[in-house]
Amino acid sequence: MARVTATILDGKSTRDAIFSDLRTRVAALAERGVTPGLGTVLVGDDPGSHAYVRGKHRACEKVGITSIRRDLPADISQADLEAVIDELNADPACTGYIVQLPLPSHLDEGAVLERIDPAKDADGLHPVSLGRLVLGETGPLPCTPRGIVELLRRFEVPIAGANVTVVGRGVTVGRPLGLLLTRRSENATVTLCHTGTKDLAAEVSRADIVVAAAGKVGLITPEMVKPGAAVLDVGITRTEDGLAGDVAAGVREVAGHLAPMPGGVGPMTVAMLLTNTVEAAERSLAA
Ligand SMILES: Nc1nc2c(c(=O)[nH]1)N[C@@H](CN(C=O)c1ccc(C(=O)N[C@@H](CCC(=O)O)C(=O)O)cc1)CN2
Repeated sequence: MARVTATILDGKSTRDAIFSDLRTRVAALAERGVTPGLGTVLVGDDPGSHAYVRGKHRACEKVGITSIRRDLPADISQADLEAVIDELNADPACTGYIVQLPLPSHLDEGAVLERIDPAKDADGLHPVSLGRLVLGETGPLPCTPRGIVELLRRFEVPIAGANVTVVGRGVTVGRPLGLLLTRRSENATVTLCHTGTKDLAAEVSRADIVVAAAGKVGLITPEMVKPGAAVLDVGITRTEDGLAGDVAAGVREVAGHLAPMPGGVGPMTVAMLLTNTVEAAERSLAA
């Protein structure tokens, strides 16, 4: 008998469809004299961070967004980095920007994020943006959580009423995803697991949707997953054998839907960054 495998939540084709829509919106903005400009601030030589930033600039080119790049040395001081942030805050060509994370450990990440002008926060990670998310107000949403919700919606995976187990409480994925999924518009019930969770397998096994964002290779095994559940792999670990996700290979045979790594949630992160950038420009016109 043929084995049944999960429907793939294809982030690449979904990203391409979103880019196509954004191209039209950017052209409409241009007709009204507005050109969105996305800036990136990259500190140090981490090859992964460099690759992500390159990907963001390539994406801007595809969609027609102007991009601005600030690559800075790994040993930059907090004061010099904050001076670059102040420059971007003042630059009218830069309508939104991001600081690529993680920053080298000698830098105060929280202070850097807080210094970004909230009106230019393309990543939705400024405390004001996160506060708006808590309050249910309009504003930029963190890109990976927004990409996860968008991917589920486009593949018609039911979210309302679903039990969602999120594994990982990081500030870019797990925590804001919990807030996003519990808004009235999503209406999911969320369990947020972390290193203090007593019985991870039990929390995963009762979930209709599992989001693995712990950065631990193969953490989610087939035995843990409820047959037919949607599983989204957000973990990326660089190993000697290449990139590895948090979800073990055999999960594909148990899950109903799978967002694999690579090719699932990652491409959606960039699509949502550009969406945030275009939406901010549209909001500025409306205002
Ligand atoms: N300021 C931010 N920093 C970081 C974020 C973020 O949203 N804002 N998220 C991640 C990195 N990231 C974007 O910045 C990102 C991660 C992964 C992907 C991606 O497309 N991954 C590929 C596979 C990985 C690869 O090929 O190297 C995939 O899943 O198919 C894009 C963006 C941390 N930092």
